[in-house]
Amino acid sequence: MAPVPATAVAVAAATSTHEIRRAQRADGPATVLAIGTANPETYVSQDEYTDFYFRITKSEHLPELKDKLRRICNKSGIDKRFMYVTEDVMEAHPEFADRNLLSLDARVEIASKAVPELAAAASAKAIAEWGRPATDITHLIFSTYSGVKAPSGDRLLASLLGLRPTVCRTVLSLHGCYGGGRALQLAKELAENNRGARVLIACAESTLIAFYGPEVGCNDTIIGQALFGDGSGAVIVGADPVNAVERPLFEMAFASQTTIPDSEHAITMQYMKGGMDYHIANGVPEMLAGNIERCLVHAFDSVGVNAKWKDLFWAVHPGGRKILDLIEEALGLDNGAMAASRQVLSEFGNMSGTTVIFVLNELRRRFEANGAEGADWGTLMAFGPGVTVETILLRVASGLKGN
Ligand SMILES: CC(C)(COP(=O)(O)OP(=O)(O)OC[C@H]1O[C@@H](n2cnc3c(N)ncnc32)[C@H](O)[C@@H]1OP(=O)(O)O)[C@@H](O)C(=O)NCCC(=O)NCCSC(=O)CC(=O)O
Repeated sequence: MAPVPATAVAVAAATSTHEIRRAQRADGPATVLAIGTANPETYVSQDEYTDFYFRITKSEHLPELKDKLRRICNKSGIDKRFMYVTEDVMEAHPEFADRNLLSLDARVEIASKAVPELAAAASAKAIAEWGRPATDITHLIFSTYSGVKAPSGDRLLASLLGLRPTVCRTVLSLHGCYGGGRALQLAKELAENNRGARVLIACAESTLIAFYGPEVGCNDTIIGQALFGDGSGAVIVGADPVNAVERPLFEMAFASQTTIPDSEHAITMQYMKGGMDYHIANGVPEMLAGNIERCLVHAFDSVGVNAKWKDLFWAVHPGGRKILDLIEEALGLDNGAMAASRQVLSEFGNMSGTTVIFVLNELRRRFEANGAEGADWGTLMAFGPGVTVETILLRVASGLKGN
């Protein structure tokens, strides 16, 4: 080991740990500096999905379930969904149609490559927009429930992107639809506590891991088949943006997580021999609508801001059309308040934790197209198993105001 220079010893002795810590922290708030999204090449229109699904799972002998899926698809507010699962995939893996057959190994084998590759496509777009080299990324947070394996997909993702070997990697798993919110909150902590840190978060999910045929008595399969799609969203977060190089989009002023009491059975996910099993209880939209306001009050009280809900911009996870309807109603919002969430739901479906990043990107696109001069505070909210609510207070930053 190289000897420590005498001057370094002297400086260390004269500086308190508190001073060292203060110098390590960023000055400003964590800020969204770039966003990228990606989807698989193939998509199915929602109008055609019911026929497609019953054909490729060879389930035409279950006409009542087929009618039910069609009814839900018609009310879903979804136009199309991108999916890795195609007729070819099902021909190669007919066992995926029956969740009572062993198929987890094959699913994990496919997902552990396909999902990081999708994440790499979204991340590459975020890095290109950011304008700095990939090797300037200091931290990577990868959120997925689509590949239970070690080394995890973050390892492959880091090498696909050419990140530096000292990049600090963290994997979030099985957070379901709140993975994007959790990753953003963690990125905020990292960026604000490590001066100069640049955190890449990548969320990616594929329905491949939980795709199986309909089964009498299992309504969860039908509801899931009506809602979920594949996608990846990536965000670069850092504090104290470098002038003329980095473009601040949204400042993150506060972040919190709330667990709704007595709700642990409402949304569940579990790996089984035949893929990932999930359950979505009937009352989830009502449960969220009944709890959302206290999460918002707590967040805005924490920063001392007296917000009026109708003045905010909204990036809410579109878990289903009814969730958006009931939240709008509970908060007394106009029908257009969740337009970005509805647009993403329509174009991509529910892509689990990834979806909220698409919504943030859609909001950014709307501010760029229509101007953001009047906009100030907004809220990002994501929900998932727990039932967990992630709340992040956002402010439109100078990069969207043309400064
Ligand atoms: C599915 C819907 C679009 C249907 O629209 P409407 O409710 O207006 O229509 P509707 O009342 O006529 O219901 C149509 C059919 O859907 C069925 N249905 C509704 N919710 C269901 C559920 N959770 N499980 C099983 N079936 C369900 C009804 O019983 C009905 O069946 P029938 O026609 O036979 O009477 C909506 O209910 C919705 O958006 N629900 C929210 C879905 C949700 O909870 N998403 C969160 C996913 S989890 C998530 O995002 C987080 C995570 O995964 O981590």
